[in-house]
Parts: sequence; C-alpha cells; structure tokens
Amino acid sequence: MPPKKTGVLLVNLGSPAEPTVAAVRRFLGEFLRDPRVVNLPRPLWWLILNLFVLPLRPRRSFLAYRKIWDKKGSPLIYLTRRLAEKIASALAAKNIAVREAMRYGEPSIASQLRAFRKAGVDRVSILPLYPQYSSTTTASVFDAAAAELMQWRHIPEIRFIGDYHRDPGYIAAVANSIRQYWHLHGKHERLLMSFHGLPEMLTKLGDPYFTHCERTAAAIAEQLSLQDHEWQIVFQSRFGKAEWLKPYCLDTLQELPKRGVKTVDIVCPGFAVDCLETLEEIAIANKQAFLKAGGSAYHYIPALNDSDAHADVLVNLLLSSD
Ligand SMILES: C=CC1=C(C)c2cc3[nH]c(cc4nc(cc5[nH]c(cc1n2)c(C)c5CCC(=O)O)C(CCC(=O)O)=C4C)c(C)c3C=C
Ligand SMILES: [Fe+2]
Ligand SMILES: [Fe+2]
Repeated sequence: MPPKKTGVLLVNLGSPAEPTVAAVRRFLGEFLRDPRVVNLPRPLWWLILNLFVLPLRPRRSFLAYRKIWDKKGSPLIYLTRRLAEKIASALAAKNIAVREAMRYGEPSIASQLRAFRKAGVDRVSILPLYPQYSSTTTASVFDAAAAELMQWRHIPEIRFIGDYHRDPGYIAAVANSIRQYWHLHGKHERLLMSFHGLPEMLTKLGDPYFTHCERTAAAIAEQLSLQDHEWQIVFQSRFGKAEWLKPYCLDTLQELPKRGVKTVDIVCPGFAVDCLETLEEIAIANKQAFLKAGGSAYHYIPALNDSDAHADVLVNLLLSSD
C-alpha cells in the first residue's frame, strides 16, 4: 500500500472580492443566506434579507471595508494566505500539502478540496480558524465541506478540528503577544478581551461558544496573572435586533470612563487574523466612541496574524493526534 498523502485545509470566514457596494452585496448575500448564520424561518428571513438587509447594509458596510482595504486587498484574505504559506513551509518536510479556503467568497472550500483530489491527497485535515466553536461558523465550514464531498464517489479520510480554545500553545501565544505589546506601549488600566457576538438564544439551544469564550479569557488572564479588576470579557459586532451575548463591547466602552476607567487595552482572541471586525470596528469606530465618552487612551492589540508564533501553534495542533 502506498502511504497516505495528507492535505491541511485552513478555513476562514471570507471577504468581499472588492470594497464596492455590488461586491459587498454578493458576499453578504452568500453569507446571510446560510441557515447556520441566521436561523429564522426561511420565508420570513428571505423577505427581510431581500427587502431590507441587502438593499441597505452593503451601502454602509462597503465604506467600512474601504477603510481597511489596502494594496494587498482584504486583510482577512491576505493574512490568512500568508499564515497558510508559513504553515505550508513548516509541513513541507513531512510531505503535507496546505491550502487556505474561505467559507464565503473565494477561494471556496469546494475548489480547494478538488485541488487536493487532483494532487492525490487522500487524507484531509480541516482546521476552521475559529479557536472557539460556534454553530454559526465552525459547523458551517463542516456543512460546506460535506456538501462538496457528497458529490464525490471516493471521499478522503477526514479529520475535522472543532475548536482549539483550550490549546495551551494558543493561550500562551495570545498571552505572550499581550505581554510584548505592554512591553512596547505600556499597560493600561483595563484589558478588554472582545469576542465576536452571537444571538443569546443559540447558547440556550446548546451552542458552546459562550463557554469557550469565557474559558479562553480566564485562561489568558491567568497566564498574565491578572487580578479580577484588571480585565473583562465583552462581545462585539452585534447584528440585528435580537439580544446577543453580553456585555456588549460598545456599551462597556461608553460606560467605563464614567466609572473612572479612562485607559484601556483591547485584544480579540477569537479572531485568528485581523479583519473588518477588528481593524474597523474595534481599532477605529470603538476607539472614537471610547474617547468621545471621556476615555483618554485606547490601544488595540493586533491578532496573532501571520506571526511565526501563530504558525507554530497551528502546526503543533495539526501534528498532535488527539
Ligand atoms: C447574523 C449575523 C452574524 C453572526 C451570527 C456572526 C457570527 C460570527 N462572525 C464571526 C467572524 C466574522 N464576522 C465578520 C463579518 C460579519 N459578520 C456578520 C454577521 C454575523 N456574524 C456580518 C454581516 C459581517 C460583514 C460585515 C458587516 O456588514 O458588518 C468577519 C470579517 C469579515 C471580513 O471580511 O473581514 C469575521 C472574521 C464569528 C467568529 C462569529 C461567531 C462566533
Ligand atoms: Fe460575523
Ligand atoms: Fe461588524
């Protein structure tokens, strides 16, 4: 028997193809039609999506995308690509092929699975770049891979990594990056650990995301030997009218100065690489809101991005067998 040939598929959320209203509308259309992302009854959601969300939101979102887009394109896409390239160099010696895919937009999960098939890969590890599992993100990656493989006669062996929020290497890498940031820029009164939000209802229905976020934040605080008053967890990027996980990031930032906390550091451990939600919402919009509410210093600590430390964490995760 010839040895198995392994491929690693790193999957991130995706971005529009370009920062224009039309491209953002196409991207949001694909994203928000996913029943994992919005769980309302289909006919009702179809009406809301087509009558209100898709005609209106892209006009606002594309301006936000313009602020973070650079010559290299969407940060989420090129940072994920560069991270994948680093992991590929590290795994080349073991004859493991590495590709990156986007759940929405390009390069798609289906196209990259087909590229593996063409290259003779018969064992695939799928690593969604979401440290904390959520049905809206992680499970949706699984759905997309399964939808493609349903059409294959000879499916590869599959390993699906559901989360890595408790991985000691990941926790240490985030804690080290905070420490290094403090070393260069000073430590401020409070560290906010901000995670992407989720409708609260999903937690009641069994989504473990909230627990995963709580555990991540507590483990990072412990590594940094922080006292309770020195840090807190918040949830950002609320979408729509339902109740989402609390405390809300923006509300917290607007209240802190009134309670005497005027300087903050903010880190987003749930985002493997920087993207619209960190670079625009956290580093620009929420900073303005905090300063307007009476804050005096606000420091965003970047994601692990394409750092060597991040590539090491994921290589170790991929090579571990449990
Ligand atoms: C119902 C809406 C949404 C849910 C649920 C949701 C969960 C969720 N999202 C991420 C990670 C990212 N989201 C990003 C952008 C983004 N998210 C939503 C909505 C929901 N997300 C929208 C509409 C958008 C697009 C921008 C906008 O119009 O506001 C991104 C950034 C993409 C980029 O191009 O940079 C990421 C990453 C997680 C981790 C998550 C649940 C845990
Ligand atoms: Fe999102
Ligand atoms: Fe947002």
